[in-house]
Amino acid sequence: MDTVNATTTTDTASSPDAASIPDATGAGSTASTASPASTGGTGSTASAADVNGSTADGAATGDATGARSRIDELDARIIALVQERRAVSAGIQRARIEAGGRRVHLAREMEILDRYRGELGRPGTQLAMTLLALCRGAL
Ligand SMILES: O=C(O)C(=O)C[C@]1(C(=O)O)C=C[C@@H](O)C=C1
Repeated sequence: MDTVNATTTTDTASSPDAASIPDATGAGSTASTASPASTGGTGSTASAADVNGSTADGAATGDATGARSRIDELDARIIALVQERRAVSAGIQRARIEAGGRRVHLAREMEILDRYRGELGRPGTQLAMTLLALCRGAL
């Protein structure tokens, strides 16, 4: 119960825990939607007991099982959306190349990076770069 300590100041990006995850949107981010109690917008009932429901070796206890099933469902949808995005992107790229243009449209990519950063903070930029690499290949 005391493992979630609001005074935790360690800023290690490599080992996010329940206390550090809301701050992961970047330095000075004012992301106001990160309240743990409000993140289950589609009916999720994840509670402190859920997110802390693991043993020292990382095995889930009963309380976390439902929330993890929900995460698995969300991940499956995210993956499907990435695949759909890649197919749409491929169509745009193909048309541009057939019209004599280039595969990459840098100005458009800047818009996408800005959007992800605006919504998700600095890690959003990394996510957008990964998405673009998946959709148009490495630069
Ligand atoms: O929007 C475009 O023009 C695209 O080609 C799509 C897309 C993307 O996946 O978002 C892919 C490559 C471009 O460099 C920019 C954006």
